[in-house]
Amino acid sequence: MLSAQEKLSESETFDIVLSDLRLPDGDGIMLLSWLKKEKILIPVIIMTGYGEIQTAVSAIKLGAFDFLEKPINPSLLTQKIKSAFESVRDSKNTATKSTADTKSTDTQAIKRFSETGVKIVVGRSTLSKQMYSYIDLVAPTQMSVMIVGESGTGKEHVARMIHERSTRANAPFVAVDCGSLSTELAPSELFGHKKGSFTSAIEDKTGFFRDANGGTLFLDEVGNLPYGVQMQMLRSLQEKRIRSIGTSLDIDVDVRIITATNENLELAISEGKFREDLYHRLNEFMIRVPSLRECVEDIKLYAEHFREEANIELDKNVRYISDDAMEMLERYDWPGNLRELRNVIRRSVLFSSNDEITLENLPILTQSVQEIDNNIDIALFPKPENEKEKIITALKKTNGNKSKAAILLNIDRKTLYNKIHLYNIDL
Ligand SMILES: Nc1ncnc2c1ncn2[C@@H]1O[C@H](COP(=O)(O)OP(=O)(O)OP(=O)(O)O)[C@@H](O)[C@H]1O
Repeated sequence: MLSAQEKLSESETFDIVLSDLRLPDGDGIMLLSWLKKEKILIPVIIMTGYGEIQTAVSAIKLGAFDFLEKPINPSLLTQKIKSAFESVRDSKNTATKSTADTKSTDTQAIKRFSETGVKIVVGRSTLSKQMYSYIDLVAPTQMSVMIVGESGTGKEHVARMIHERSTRANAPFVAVDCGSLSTELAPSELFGHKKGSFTSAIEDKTGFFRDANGGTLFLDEVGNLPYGVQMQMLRSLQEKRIRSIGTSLDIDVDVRIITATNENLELAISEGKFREDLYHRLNEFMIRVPSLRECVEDIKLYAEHFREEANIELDKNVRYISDDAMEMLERYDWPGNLRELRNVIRRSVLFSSNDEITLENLPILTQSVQEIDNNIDIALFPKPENEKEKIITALKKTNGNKSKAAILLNIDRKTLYNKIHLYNIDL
């Protein structure tokens, strides 16, 4: 029997290579290197066994189109072959478009700038490293990724990272909070509308799908996607076409979908709130973002990063976190994960009177809520009571400085803006 290399060297042409990772006379990685050396441009799908994730990462870096875990699911295989052919066709059509190189894996680097200019921390704990290896593995593919994890773990960051390390990095990343889509307006927000197609359609709207064309559409809190729009979403993803409201023409769109959720979508499916077919379409690859309490080794890294960030934002110069304060940070449970850690550090930077964060600056972690000095007990988290009054008090205490007021309230500045708007608070 001829080896794969021998077959591929013959004059016969092939449209696709499906290769096992382990071959009788070598492995899929050797085959990929050989194809690259010989400049044979055929899409390759590598089939891997359970737990061969690192090798699959190498395969993707060497230019494999995709990988598939064994046992092989025939419908998934058909779908991947179809995508491979479509991608060959697209690259022929846009021969001038650069096929961006996959960026190098560097899970050792402590910080790097994302393309949005925001500094991010790359955790070093075992679970974090595993998550980054999955990100590197899936980013260069066209797979739909579902990011799951508790609230505040950094799911949106992960979504941006996937986009930035994909071949779509130079195209738009459009983030949509599905919780803010109303049943009535969701179709128009997502797929656009033509001026005059309904009363409030005062001008043409492109919609998020077209805004993200060529790039990534990130659907945050996807469990909140109104049921009425789920079928339309599934059809658009399958057919790669959308139809704006008030038009009769389908438009081709090329978007990669990344979703995030902190709820159990299987439960939502069993309760009839989420379509199972859409769930499978969105969940071609799942990434779980670990909670902070599972990554205690990373807490120091994040705490120091948030301290530096707060110094810049609040014009302070807090240079250290004392050993006992750090110990307390590492012992705490962090139900609100990174978002809560960030808020706690920003508060302690604000309240610190010298250049060090000490245990006394961490009242929220060291005392019961009742014991906390009344002056600063206006945090909305974890007790979201009397919100409006607390917001007004915080704004008065900080002379209207919203950054500082948000810290007193223990919420994000964006959340504060939303609440000021919600309660119609005059500034
Ligand atoms: N790797 C990181 N480096 C630095 N800051 C981070 C990182 N990941 C997340 N953060 C910060 O933690 C906070 C929470 O992150 P993010 O909003 O991405 O979480 P989330 O899981 O999407 O939250 P939710 O479930 O509420 O939507 C944000 O302030 C973000 O800036």
